[in-house]
Amino acid sequence: MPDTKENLHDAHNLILTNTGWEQLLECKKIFLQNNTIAPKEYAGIRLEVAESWLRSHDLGVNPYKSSLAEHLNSNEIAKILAENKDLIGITKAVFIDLKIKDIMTSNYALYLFDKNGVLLSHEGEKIKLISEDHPESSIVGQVWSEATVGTCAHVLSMHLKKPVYIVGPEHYCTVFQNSCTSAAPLTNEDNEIIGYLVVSYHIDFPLSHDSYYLSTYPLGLITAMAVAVENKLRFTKSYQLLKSAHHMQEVILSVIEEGIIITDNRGKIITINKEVVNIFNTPEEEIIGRTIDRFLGPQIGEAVRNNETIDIEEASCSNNHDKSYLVLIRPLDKHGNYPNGAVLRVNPMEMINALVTNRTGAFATYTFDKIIGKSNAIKETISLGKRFSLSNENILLTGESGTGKELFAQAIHNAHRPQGPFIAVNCAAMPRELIESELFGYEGGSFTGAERRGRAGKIELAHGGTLFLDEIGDMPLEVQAILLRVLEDKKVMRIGGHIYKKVDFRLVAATNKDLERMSHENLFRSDLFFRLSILSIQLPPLRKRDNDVEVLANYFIAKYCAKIKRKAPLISEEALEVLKSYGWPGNVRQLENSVIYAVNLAQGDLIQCRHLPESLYAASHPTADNYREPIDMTGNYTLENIYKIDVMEKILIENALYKTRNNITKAAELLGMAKSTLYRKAKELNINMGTFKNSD
Ligand SMILES: Nc1ncnc2c1ncn2[C@@H]1O[C@H](COP(=O)(O)OP(=O)(O)OP(=O)(O)O)[C@@H](O)[C@H]1O
Repeated sequence: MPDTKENLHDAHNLILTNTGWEQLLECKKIFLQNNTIAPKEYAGIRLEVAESWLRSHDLGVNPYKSSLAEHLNSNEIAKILAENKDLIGITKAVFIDLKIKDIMTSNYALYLFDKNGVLLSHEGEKIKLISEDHPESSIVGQVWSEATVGTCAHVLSMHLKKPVYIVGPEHYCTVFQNSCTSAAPLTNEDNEIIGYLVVSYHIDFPLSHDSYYLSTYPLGLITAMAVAVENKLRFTKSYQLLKSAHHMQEVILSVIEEGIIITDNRGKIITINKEVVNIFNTPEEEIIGRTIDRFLGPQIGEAVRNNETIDIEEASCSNNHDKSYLVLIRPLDKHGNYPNGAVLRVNPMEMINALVTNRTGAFATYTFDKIIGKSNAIKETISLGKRFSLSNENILLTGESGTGKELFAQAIHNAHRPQGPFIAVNCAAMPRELIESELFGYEGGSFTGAERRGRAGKIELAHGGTLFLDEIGDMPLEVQAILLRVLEDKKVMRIGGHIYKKVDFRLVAATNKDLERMSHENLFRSDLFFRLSILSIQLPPLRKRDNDVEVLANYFIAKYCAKIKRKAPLISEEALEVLKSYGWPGNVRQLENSVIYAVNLAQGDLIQCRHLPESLYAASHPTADNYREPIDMTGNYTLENIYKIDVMEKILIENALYKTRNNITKAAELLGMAKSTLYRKAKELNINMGTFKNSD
C-alpha cells in the first residue's frame, strides 16, 4: 500500500512532493473504484479523512459531480443572511484588516459557513474550485455538508469540532482536487458552534517544485482569524447589550416626571434626566460636570459629600433665590472601580405645592358657565368678571353675604389660570396672631411652636395661581402693610427668614364691608384699598336679580334632589310668590338653605307655603301692611299666625330696616325702641344691618 504519511503529515510542517500527491491520488482512485476496501487500511490516509470518505460514500455523494451543492430558496437565504448579519459583517472587517496588514495574501480565498454548512459569504481570490457553470455570485446560500459535497475542511471540522486542514486529493469530490483548505469552527459566548471559517488556495499539479513546503500557516491563520472574529462578535454583542441597557435607562429616566441627578462623591453632576433641564431651565451641557452646589446650594452639596441620606429637604440655591426645590438624596455605594456618589430626586416646590393644594381639596370648581342666573344684573356682573379675569390685575369682589363672591373668585381663577393653585384664606375665620404666619409662612424655629423645618405661607403656595382673601376687611392693619408690600414687589419673605422668593399670583379679595368708609375711619389701609379696588366687581343682592329667585330655587331643588335621589317637587304658585317677595338678606345662600328645608318638609310632589322656613312665611304672610303690621293684633289668632317671639322680633326689625333703608333712627322710632336696643337686638338676632342700605 502506498505510504504518504511520511511526506504529508510531519507534525507541524507538511512536505508535499509530486510523489506524495500521486500516491494520494492513487489511494483515492482505489477507494473510489472499490468502495468495499476500507480506507482505514491505507497507511497514508489520515484516519479522520478515511472515515469521512466512507461517510461521504455512504451518503451517496457523487465524487465526480460538477454541480456542487443544493441551494436554499431565496426566502431561506434572506432569512439566514439576516440572522447572521453581524457575523458576516465582522468576518469581512477582519478579512479586510488582515489583507491590509498583508497577513491574508491575495492567493487566499476566504469562506464563511453557518453552523449547518450554508455558505454565507466569501472573500478574496476568485474561487477556482467551483465549476464554471456555477458563477461565483450564486454560491451564497449553497449547503456544503458531508451529504452534499463530501469530505472537505469545514465538513471535517464540523465533525471533529476543531480546526482541520485538507490537502488536494483528500477532498472527496474531484472538483476540489487542486485545493488546499483549512477550516476552524466559530463559537459564541456559550461555546456553541455558530459557523466555520475556511481559507483555501489553489495548487497546480504536478507541483512546480519537486518538493512543496506545505506550511501549517493557513491552519494557524484561520484559527487565529476565528478567534479574532469570535472576540469581535462578543465585543459587539456586549456593546449592543450595554447600548440597549443604556438606552433603556435613558427611557426610564425620561419617563420619570421628576428630576433625577446622579453625582460623584464630590458632588459633581455625572448624569441627569431631561426633567432636570426643565427644572433648572439650563441646557444639559451647562449642568453636566458642574457641582450640585451651583444649582441646589452648598447645604445639599455637603450632604452629598458626606454620604448623607436625606428624605425631604427644601433647597434654594444662592444663585437662584426665586426658586426652591424639594430634594431627596440617596448615597450610592462604591461599586467596582466606580467611586461612591449620590442619586438626587428633585422637584420644584411650586409643583409640590400645587399637588398638595389639589390633594387637600383647595381647588376651584366653579366656572362662569356654572353661575346660575338669567337676570340682567347677574349677566352684566358675569361679563365684567370675564373681562377682568383676562388681565393679571388684582380684583376686589364686594357684595352682601351669600351673593356668590367665592363663586366668582373661583370662576375668575378658572378663566385665567386653571392649572395653577387656588388658595383661599378667610381672614375673619383666622385668629389675628396666626394670620401673618399663615399668609407669609415661617422659617424653621422662628418662633415658639414653629415646626423645625418651617412652612410655606399661603402666598407662596398660590405661586402660579390665585390667592383668594375672603373677608379682607377683617385683616389686621399690620398684616395689610406686609400684604401691600408683597403686592408691590411680587416677592415674599417668610417670618424669621432672610431670603425673598419671587411670587407670581393673582389676588382676588372679597368683602361685604364698606372698605372705602373703613379706610376713611382708618380701619383699613387706604393705600391697600386703592391698590385692590382698581378692578372691583359689585355682586348684586338676590332681591335685585329679577326672576333669578325662581331660576335659582328650581336649580337648588333639582341639585339637592339629585343628590338625595328623590324626585324633585314643584313649587306652588303661592310658595313661589313668597320666595319672590322675600327680601333675602342672606341672598343665594339663604335661598339654597330655604329650599333644602322645604324639600325636606314637603312630603309630596309640591312645595307649599307651609313648607317654607318660618321666617319667610311669616315675612310674607298676607296682612294689610306686611312691614308695619304683620301680626294680627285683634286677638283673632289662628294656628297660622302664631310664631316664635324671636322670629317675630327678627321679622319686625328686618321690615323696619328694609322700609327705612337702614335709617337706624327712623327704624328705632317705628319700632318704638332706643337706637342702642335696636343695635343690640340686631346683633342678637344675627341681622346684618348693612344689607338694607340699598333697599328699595
Ligand atoms: N349664581 C349662583 N349660582 C349657583 N349657586 C350660587 C350662586 N350664587 C351663590 N351660590 C351659592 O350660594 C352660596 C354662597 O355663595 P358664596 O359663598 O360664593 O357667597 P359669598 O358672597 O362668598 O358669601 P360670604 O360673604 O358669606 O362668604 C354657595 O353655596 C354657592 O354655591
